[in-house]
Amino acid sequence: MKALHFGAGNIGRGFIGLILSRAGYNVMFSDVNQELVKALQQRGQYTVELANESKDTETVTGVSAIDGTQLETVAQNVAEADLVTTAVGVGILKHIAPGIAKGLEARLNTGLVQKPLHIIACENAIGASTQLKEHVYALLEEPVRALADQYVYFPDSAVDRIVPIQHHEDSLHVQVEPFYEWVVDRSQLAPAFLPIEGVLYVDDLEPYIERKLFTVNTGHCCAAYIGYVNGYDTIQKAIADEKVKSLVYGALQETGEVLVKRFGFNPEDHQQYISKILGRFVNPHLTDEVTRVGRSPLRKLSPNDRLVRPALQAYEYGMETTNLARGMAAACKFDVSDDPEAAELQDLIKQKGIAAALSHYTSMDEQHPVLKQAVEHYHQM
Ligand SMILES: NC(=O)c1ccc[n+]([C@@H]2O[C@H](COP(=O)([O-])OP(=O)(O)OC[C@H]3O[C@@H](n4cnc5c(N)ncnc54)[C@H](O)[C@@H]3O)[C@@H](O)[C@H]2O)c1
Ligand SMILES: O=P(O)(O)OC[C@@H](O)[C@@H](O)[C@H](O)[C@H](O)CO
Repeated sequence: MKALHFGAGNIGRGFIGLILSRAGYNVMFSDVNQELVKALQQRGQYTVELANESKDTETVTGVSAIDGTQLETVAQNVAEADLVTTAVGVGILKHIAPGIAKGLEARLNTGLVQKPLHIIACENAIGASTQLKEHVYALLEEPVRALADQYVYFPDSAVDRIVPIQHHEDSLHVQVEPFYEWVVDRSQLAPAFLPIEGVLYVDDLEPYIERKLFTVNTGHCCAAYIGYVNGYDTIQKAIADEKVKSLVYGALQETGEVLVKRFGFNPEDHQQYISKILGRFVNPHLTDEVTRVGRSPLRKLSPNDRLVRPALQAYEYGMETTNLARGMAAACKFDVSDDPEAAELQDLIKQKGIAAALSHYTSMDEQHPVLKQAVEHYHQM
């Protein structure tokens, strides 16, 4: 069985590639980073090390790579694949859509490969596979789209494993936290789908993706932004500061109340979930930079993402939002010049002021009480 995986980065190698390989797939990575592609082609394997006391290490074999800039090659690999997965960043999905669309055309028009194909986007976003489907479908002619409706499936998924930026002599080696969870929406699969070992299939993904995004990722970005404002360069150092930790904890109480109300989670179980997540953030064997965790602040401030969506839900329910608003304010202080989204945010704040900039990126009205709360925190920071 052959899996084509877009993105040979941290999650691609450290999580998805590893799980697929263990499940019996030969993994072909597609990436635009030529050094990574060359190294994978030459060596055909790489190592994954767990961030634990004993540094347990596993070698992932039977892998290779293609140059993701070569549309024809990408399309040919899509046409031949038994499974397609991605971990490129949700904003990159539109850039890989042309290769997937061309590959589907080849696959479906020839009539040779009319067996079902699953395309699973493993990105931190609600409905990422569905978003990818929209990008791909926009490029398909109607007859191919009709065939894709029959033979191609885009199940949404939630992926959880902390994989920091890697700094090793071996460019393919990747260190990951021991914990992982890959959840896929069963209701969006082909009837005869062969389950991938290591994946949890659920009938309703919404509680899983929202609990993950609005606990792990909300807590993480609050730690990154508030940590950055307080001069820390890693999540581990930021959370070691009790003041930062209690603000992160506060934000997770706010999202927690919303999640418990929306999905009927047991409140005590949810508190345990929060404690477990905070424990993962402080794993002493990991060094996770705040610039990675806070990366792309415009995405993180967007209406459906980890700060604004739970804050607006909390507001609608009449619940507390002050710590989430503080997270938004701290995101606006994230002045990291080599992050293009941070640079754009800083430019707009300079040009139009904090309230207009926040309103622009969050889609909240300047008079919205949550936005006003965030502006107040911003001025106090
Ligand atoms: N790192 C984590 O802890 C983690 C955990 C869960 C989910 N995620 C999600 O996984 C995704 C990837 O994150 P990451 O940390 O692995 O990032 P990363 O930057 O390490 O990896 C992304 C890879 O995609 C490649 N890429 C960019 N454009 C491409 C294209 N057009 N075609 C093919 N490859 C392309 C990049 O060269 C890079 O190797 C993101 O959506 C992220 O939110 C990350
Ligand atoms: O990948 P992002 O930019 O959406 O978020 C940064 C981190 O919070 C994220 O990568 C986590 O490490 C990961 O989601 C843990 O499962």
